[in-house]
Amino acid sequence: MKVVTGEEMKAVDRYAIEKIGIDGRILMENAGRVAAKNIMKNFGRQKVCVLIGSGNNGGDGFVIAKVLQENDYDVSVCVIPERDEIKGDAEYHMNIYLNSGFSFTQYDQDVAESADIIVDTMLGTGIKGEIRSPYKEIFGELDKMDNTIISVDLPSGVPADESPVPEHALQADYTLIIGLPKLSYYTYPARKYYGEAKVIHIGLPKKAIDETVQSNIMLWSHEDTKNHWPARVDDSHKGSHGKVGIIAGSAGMPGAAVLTTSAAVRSGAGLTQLNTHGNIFGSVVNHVPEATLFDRKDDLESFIEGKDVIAIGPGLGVNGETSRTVEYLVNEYEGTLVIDADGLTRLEQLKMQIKKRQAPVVISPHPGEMARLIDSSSGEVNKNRFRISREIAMEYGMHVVLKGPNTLVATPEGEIFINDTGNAGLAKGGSGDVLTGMIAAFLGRYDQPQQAISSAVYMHGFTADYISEAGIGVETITASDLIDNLRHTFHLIRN
Ligand SMILES: NC(=O)C1=CN([C@@H]2O[C@H](COP(=O)(O)OP(=O)(O)OC[C@H]3O[C@@H](n4cnc5c(N)ncnc54)[C@H](O)[C@@H]3O)[C@@H](O)[C@H]2O)[C@@H](O)CC1
Ligand SMILES: [K+]
Repeated sequence: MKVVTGEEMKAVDRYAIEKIGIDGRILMENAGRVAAKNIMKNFGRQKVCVLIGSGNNGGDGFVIAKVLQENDYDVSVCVIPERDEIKGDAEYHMNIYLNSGFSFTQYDQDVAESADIIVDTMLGTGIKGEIRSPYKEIFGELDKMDNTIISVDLPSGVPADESPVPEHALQADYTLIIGLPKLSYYTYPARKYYGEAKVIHIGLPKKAIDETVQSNIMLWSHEDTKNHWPARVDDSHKGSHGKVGIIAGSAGMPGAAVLTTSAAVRSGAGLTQLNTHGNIFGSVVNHVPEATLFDRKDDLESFIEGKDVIAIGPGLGVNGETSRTVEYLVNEYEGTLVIDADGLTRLEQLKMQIKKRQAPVVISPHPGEMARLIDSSSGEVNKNRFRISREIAMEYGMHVVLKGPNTLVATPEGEIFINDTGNAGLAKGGSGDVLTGMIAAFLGRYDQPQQAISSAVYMHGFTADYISEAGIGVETITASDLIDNLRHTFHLIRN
């Protein structure tokens, strides 16, 4: 599913109206009707107050209020602007609302406060700049009330794109996003304003979306993961599922090697070989007897031979040897290369060589590692995640997995696939190592790198969600729990 900015959403609407010939007023009727149905279905018969702004978001509000009242709901409608400021499609639906025998008043704090549910149709994708009066004061009043706030399309004041949230924005409990998910839903802190969110479909023609949305930002969904899941045929042998090499761990950091390797083994890699410090062979064998071992001091040339995928980085330490090994792999190894953690330092000097490589390169930085790569701060990276991950992916000609809530997978062609699984249980040491092992194994099993990477990222988060839904607190989820539960989540996806 494509993810859009406000401008892109407007272009879709315009195409649907001008080129396909669907009247905008019908789209608004659909939006309001579907939103009202959702409210009736999920919130039961409670007292509702619909707050209406001057734009088309407010137009949706008139339709919602009409449908709820036709279904005998107790509804009050408060309009924020003067009546003659309501124009176009919104005015059309205001007139239908009035002609149907329903009424509204100007905004009144007491009326809003007396409702169980506030339906927020004040501001949508059309906002510009800081929020002006009287909206900002109204948001302040609503914030102090304890009724449930359901925003339509966007929590009022929150932009649809990646730009910063204005000082005043409404904190919603639920948001019914119209048509297509908006970029800000996958951007922090904007995401927090949405509360629980859901996309509602209003009959936008697929053609209008395909013809207008050029940015290629998409959500990688459960269905995408399921539909691209590779079959494991009965007559396959261990070589059919990818020969994976992992270069990880050091005398002081054996855990990283164990986690990355076990994750690869559990993710279905045909053969997994770990290249690590000889001193930690014992602990690796105890935890992952399935992997074969390669002593770091031996010749790297024999390690790379025959491998479909090599992942390097977790627990190596930032040192000359790590950098030299990464450089060697970029230049000499002809298979798919995954670079994570300590392997990511000084990557900039290898830009031209990475660009020249035939086989894919994947990097999986967290915001701090990305900041180091582009000489910036994690704060800046977080504010511009979409732009930065795309730029780096295209500049180096590689796949970038920018980790964090809603991990992004950017491709060398400039597409971005957003992940929407996972929880705070993943914000812990070790979970990145597990992801690296999973990505490496998935790359060995899929033909198409983006599908492999996005599916690995999806399953990593989905497994954390699965554990937490089983009643285990996110604080206690460990990286090893993720690996142990892959057997269950793989089973769920496959069936
Ligand atoms: N045909 C369409 O275009 C459809 C539009 N829909 C709805 O229309 C919305 C977009 O409509 P609009 O483009 O009219 O935008 P809005 O409904 O967001 O309203 C924009 C208006 O808000 C005011 N405003 C803007 N910035 C402000 C600020 N910083 N402080 C205070 N007031 C400000 C201005 O008066 C501006 O005219 C969508 O979010 C969606 O809810 C849906 O009904 C589907 C169909
Ligand atoms: K809104």
